[in-house]
Amino acid sequence: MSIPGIPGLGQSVPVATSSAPVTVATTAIHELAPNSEWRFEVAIGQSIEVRVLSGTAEIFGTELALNHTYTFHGTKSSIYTWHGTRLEVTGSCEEYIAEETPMIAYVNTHFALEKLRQQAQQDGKEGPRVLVVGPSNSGKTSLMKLLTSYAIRMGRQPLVVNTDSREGLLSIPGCLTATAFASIVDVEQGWGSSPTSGPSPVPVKLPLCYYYGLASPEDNTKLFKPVLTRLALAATSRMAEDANVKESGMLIDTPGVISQGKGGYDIISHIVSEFSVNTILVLGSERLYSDMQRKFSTYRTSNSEAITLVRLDKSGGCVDRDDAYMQKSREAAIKEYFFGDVKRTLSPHTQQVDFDSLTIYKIRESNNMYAAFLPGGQEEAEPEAESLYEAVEPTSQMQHCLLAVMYASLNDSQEAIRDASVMGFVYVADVDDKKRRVRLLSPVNTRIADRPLILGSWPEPTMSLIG
Ligand SMILES: Nc1ncnc2c1ncn2[C@@H]1O[C@H](COP(=O)(O)OP(=O)(O)OP(=O)(O)O)[C@@H](O)[C@H]1O
Repeated sequence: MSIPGIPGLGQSVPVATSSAPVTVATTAIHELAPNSEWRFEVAIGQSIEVRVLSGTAEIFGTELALNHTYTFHGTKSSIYTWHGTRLEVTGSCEEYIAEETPMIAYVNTHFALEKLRQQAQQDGKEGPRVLVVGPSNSGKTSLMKLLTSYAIRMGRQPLVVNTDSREGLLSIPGCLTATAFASIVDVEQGWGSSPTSGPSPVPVKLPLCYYYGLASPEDNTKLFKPVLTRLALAATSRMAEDANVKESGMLIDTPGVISQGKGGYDIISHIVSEFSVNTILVLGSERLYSDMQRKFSTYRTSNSEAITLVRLDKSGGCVDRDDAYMQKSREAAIKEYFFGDVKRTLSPHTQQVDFDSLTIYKIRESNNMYAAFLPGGQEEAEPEAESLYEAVEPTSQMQHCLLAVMYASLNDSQEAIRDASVMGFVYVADVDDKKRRVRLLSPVNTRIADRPLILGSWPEPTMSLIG
């Protein structure tokens, strides 16, 4: 089947405000003292070029090459130096230099994980399974990138797991993924590129990808949990296939919303048990740390291991990203999925398909949050076992939506379709109710009528991709 997996949609990191940034134009040279960080914001639609003239510099753990020109589009990021560096920056961005960073604690965390990996190597066991929790915008993903990059620099191949459907990791948002990282993180693209039909300067990574299709785990825990369980199964067998991945262990990113209290903690427990998590890194919240301590102090994994809890400070560089910006960033990711980026242009294909030849399942948005609003917090009576998806015909409301093409067959049960991995996505360009035909955009020319398609509410309908 030729739909490319999930083309590389390294999520560009959006802009937000920071303390008293200064706008830079044209070319500027920055001298950074050892252990300092140059933080910058490039507005969406703009770009800057950065060259390291001397010294050493890294972006979330990935070392930058000397004299190579890096281009950053619409992003918010930072360049850190351990030994001092000279940077040449061309273009317009907001920027400042910070001397206080939590890098020492972060790198110590990396070395502690490295010790566990060495131990795992000696004992022929699994390396650490590390969960990163913390409120939204506390720097979880940035810490994940840093720990991944440092592990790669030591020759490891960590399995990087994303349980946050709001933002994709080498995938369209809405997916939950696990990816073994053997080669460097592409700093210009966020996480890097993944399979497309075009060439890539940085080796492509192949994510294991499952579709949840809603923004928050709490939108439908009855769907989120089994999809997560399926992902954990796939991740565990990926570890078993390869000694290096097994020893390197897992790094698991989470949505900020599950760090906010009761319902979310239940999801944290689910992730901990499904992925046999034995290390939890808590970013930037005393309260969450103490709640996690209470919850997991006596907990033992399936191998009777205790959980190590580590509290880490949030970086002062973290910024809140507003909804409008995040939406633009998702739209850019979707556009890139079909059309590629400045480095690689892709040629998507449009096809007209009859209503009757499509099998579309719409995700039911379970109202399991509803019980919380019943008088006295009483539990809602357990509803009749409700199907996960509702079979639907195309309607004009589906215009500009994405449909996930599942690696399943049309007569599979709904559970089998839910547990199937994602083959790719198609975009609904147009629905003609009268002629009962749909115009679909797909990354390549392929027959999709013999696969079930899933319609979720996440990512939300996007802008028009074709005229
Ligand atoms: N040291 C830093 N300097 C500059 N920007 C940073 C720094 N650390 C993080 N950021 C930026 O702050 C924003 C939030 O960080 P990040 O995405 O890592 O947080 P998160 O906790 O994963 O967020 P979410 O909960 O929304 O997934 C991002 O745009 C990121 O690039």
